[in-house]
Amino acid sequence: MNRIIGILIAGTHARGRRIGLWLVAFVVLMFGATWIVAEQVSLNMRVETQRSLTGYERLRANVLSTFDEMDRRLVQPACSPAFLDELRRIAFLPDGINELLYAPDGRVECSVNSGRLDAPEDLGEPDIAAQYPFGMAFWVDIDLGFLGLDGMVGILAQRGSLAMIVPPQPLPATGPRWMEQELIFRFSDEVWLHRQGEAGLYAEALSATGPAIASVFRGVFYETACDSGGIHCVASRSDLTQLFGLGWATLAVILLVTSVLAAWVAQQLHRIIERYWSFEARFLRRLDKGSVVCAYQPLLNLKNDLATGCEVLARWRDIDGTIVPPDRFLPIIERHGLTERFTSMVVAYAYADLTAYLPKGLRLQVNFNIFPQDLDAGKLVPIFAPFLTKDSPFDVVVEIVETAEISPETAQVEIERLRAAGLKVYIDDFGAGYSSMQNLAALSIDGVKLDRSFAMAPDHSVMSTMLGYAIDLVQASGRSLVVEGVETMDRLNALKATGMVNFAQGYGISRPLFIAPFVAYLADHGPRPLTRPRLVA
Ligand SMILES: Nc1nc2c(ncn2[C@@H]2O[C@@H]3COP(=O)(O)O[C@H]4[C@@H](O)[C@H](n5cnc6c(=O)[nH]c(N)nc65)O[C@@H]4COP(=O)(O)O[C@H]3[C@H]2O)c(=O)[nH]1
Repeated sequence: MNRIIGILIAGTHARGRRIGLWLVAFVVLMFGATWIVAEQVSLNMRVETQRSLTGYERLRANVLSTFDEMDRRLVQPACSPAFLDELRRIAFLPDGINELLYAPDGRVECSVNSGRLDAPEDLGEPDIAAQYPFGMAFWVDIDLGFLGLDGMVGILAQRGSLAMIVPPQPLPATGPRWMEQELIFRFSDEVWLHRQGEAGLYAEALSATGPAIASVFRGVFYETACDSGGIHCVASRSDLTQLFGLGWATLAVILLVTSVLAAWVAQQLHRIIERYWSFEARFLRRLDKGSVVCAYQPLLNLKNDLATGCEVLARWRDIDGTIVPPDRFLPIIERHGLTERFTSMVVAYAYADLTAYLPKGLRLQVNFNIFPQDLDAGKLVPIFAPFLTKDSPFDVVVEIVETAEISPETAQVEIERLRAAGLKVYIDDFGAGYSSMQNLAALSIDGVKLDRSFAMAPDHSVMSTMLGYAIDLVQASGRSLVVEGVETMDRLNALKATGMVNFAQGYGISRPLFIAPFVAYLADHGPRPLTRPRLVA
């Protein structure tokens, strides 16, 4: 899952993502187009198959109307000359049926063309017994020799005592060339007789069930239909090669249109994904869901060489578990006016961490960064309240950065109110940005943190030379001094040698650590926790 999310959010995978989306869109659209085409082919086949049956519907109607006519007109005694005369008149009707018989209980006694038979012809059991809705029984392919039609076979239909020879009805010769067909004469669901066309196709079609789209994967389309009597049925088959051969130009157009459409859909999807999975969207979506975590960078007290404090540095855990540094998300927080809420989260997280992990009896200075726009004791004091209780083992320092938007007068008022509430205030990144010597003197701050560019500067560079002057300057102001960005032991020793720096912070001492390694660090480099309660005077 993380892998998939990683692909979705990584900027480096944009090209692969586009291709993947195009493929998905292409397959889905192709599937949709195939589905529509398959339904269309099926529909056409259904229509054509039904069309093939129209002759049989007509035939059935003729047979039934002839039976009705016989029932109505035959009044003379059976097989009498007058009866045969009546029969002949009916045979002359223009319905194509002209061999009419009298055949009670399947025994033919007379017919239009043969007159009264010398002896009744017993036809035996019918192939299809008389059934609803037409009440007709059928003898299929019986030898018509007894009617003087030697060597001929035919279908005999019987209703009541009357019967007729059903004229053969071939499949239309002009069926579509992309379809093969079989005509069957159906006795029951399981038994039928091949009459014409591709033998075995009807059975094949019955076994091929499923939706039209399944036919595409099978490569063959089938369709069956029966006349309304369920006696004549036609099965049709068409395979993909036949269809493609017929419509290759259409296929090419479908492929082209689908490719272009897929590119457009992929583009839209990509936009949506980019919007939804953009860093900013992910960050805002997950901000409240425990995704903000804290790292603690030890502050080394140069007076006793012990780590007696830390700076709390916010981190954000991305959806794939990646830990993101603050320079990526702080601008988002500021842009969306979430500064106060974010500081609250960081403070609450750090308080829970530190109280849960720190050994009892250990006193710790905890430095927090605040946003300059939140420099308002009315907002900040409630946020830091958990750290400010009477028996709290923490000394909280808020580090503020000077900005053009805050006047020294406003800053001074707020700093005093923060200090009155028990917070210490340091100016952060002194020597960079808007910090000024005037403010150093005017503001009633507790300390100053030198911008890390001083300590990180290479030996003998202008900045490293200025480090000494900056230390002198802060020393002269009487403020506590923190030098951050200390990356080497030489620099650390040099700072110690000045005797003017209170705290040092930097990768040379320790990188920012999560709580468990931080507590382990303190166990090695921090003060011993007090084991006995302090006596209070
Ligand atoms: N190259 C180098 N870097 C060192 C060294 N020692 C410390 N650093 C880095 O310098 C930054 C020190 O914090 P900062 O100046 O307050 O600068 C912080 C601070 O201004 C801001 N920030 C971090 N957490 C918070 C927060 O919870 N609230 C607010 N408002 N700002 C925060 O983000 C800035 C960057 O924080 P990080 O990326 O954690 O970067 C940290 C730390 O990892 C070193 O020896 N070499």
